Amino acid sequence: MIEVEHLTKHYQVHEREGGFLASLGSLFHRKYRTVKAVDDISFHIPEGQIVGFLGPNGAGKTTTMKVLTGLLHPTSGQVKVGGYVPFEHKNAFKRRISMVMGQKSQLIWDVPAIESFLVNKAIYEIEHKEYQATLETLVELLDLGAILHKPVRQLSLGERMKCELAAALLHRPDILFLDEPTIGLDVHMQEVMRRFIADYNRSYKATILLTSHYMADVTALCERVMVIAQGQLLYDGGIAQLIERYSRLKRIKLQFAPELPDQELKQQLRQAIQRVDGAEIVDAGEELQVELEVPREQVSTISAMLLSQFPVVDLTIEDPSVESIIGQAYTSQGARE
Ligand SMILES: Nc1ncnc2c1ncn2[C@@H]1O[C@H](COP(=O)(O)OP(=O)(O)OP(=O)(O)O)[C@@H](O)[C@H]1O
Repeated sequence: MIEVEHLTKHYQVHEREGGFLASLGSLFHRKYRTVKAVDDISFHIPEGQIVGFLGPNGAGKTTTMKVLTGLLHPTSGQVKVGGYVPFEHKNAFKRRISMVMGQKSQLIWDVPAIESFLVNKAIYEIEHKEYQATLETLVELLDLGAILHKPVRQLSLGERMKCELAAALLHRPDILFLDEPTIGLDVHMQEVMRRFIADYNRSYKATILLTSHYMADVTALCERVMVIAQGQLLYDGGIAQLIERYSRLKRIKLQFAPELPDQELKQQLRQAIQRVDGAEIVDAGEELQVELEVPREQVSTISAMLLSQFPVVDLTIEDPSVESIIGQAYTSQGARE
């Protein structure tokens, strides 16, 4: 459904120099610098798959999405989406896709969302009956009844995002590019959006490429993730395998019985942990509680030592947060699948 081969996108950026004379000179002799926003990436996404596209700020995610939707022309490489070359801007292609950017609005600010919906109805030449049916479904699923007729500028962020999503889906695209669709939303509204995206994917067999800095979106929706940093694809595969590959550490959370004073107990614990390579105390702020990070392969030895030498009343072992694991993936080199 989405096929990307050796995609590269460079931007030419005008270098400004400081000082009046230098600025004047640069009017005549412009200096340019090349930003390699996307640097030779390849991937295929089959029909109906939801893929999480992850990476730090400036990694190249939005640029890739803009090339895939035809907003930007690639510097080199081949891209096909639903069988179309995006930058040829065929009408049939535009009817198949939609892009939602959490940071940008496609709704007209001063009028109610329903007016923007009618504009989209005209742009996409949606037949009246089909428009009514889709609108009814979207109003029900996203609970839009009370907000459709209010000017967009009066809506809360969550209400506006629901309208943005509805506007983007009126023509029932089967390929979606969602760039931070839940950004800034409260936890409840993030959950509403997530459930809706999952339903839409199921109902229309929609293929979805999603960027989000909220790991809960990714773990709830995506069977596959691609990690990009500095324009290069570092990882492409399952989320469980990503955790397996990059999480070298485990977290042990301990709660102790008040058999020893807190400070004395933590002092003894520090001495015991110092003897284990790669293990460290990451949080000892709470009374009689400590969190450790230890190398995966030493978890059972260290747990056994703690249970035999300290008055442990509770011990839990967890993976570090997905956020910190992905952070490790960003900084690791040569991790290409
Ligand atoms: N129009 C542009 N002109 C010049 N450079 C650009 C332009 N758009 C993006 N860039 C640069 O290209 C790189 C990739 O940017 P891009 O917006 O694709 O990253 P991103 O992964 O979407 O980041 P974020 O998570 O912050 O949205 C960055 O270095 C950015 O500064």
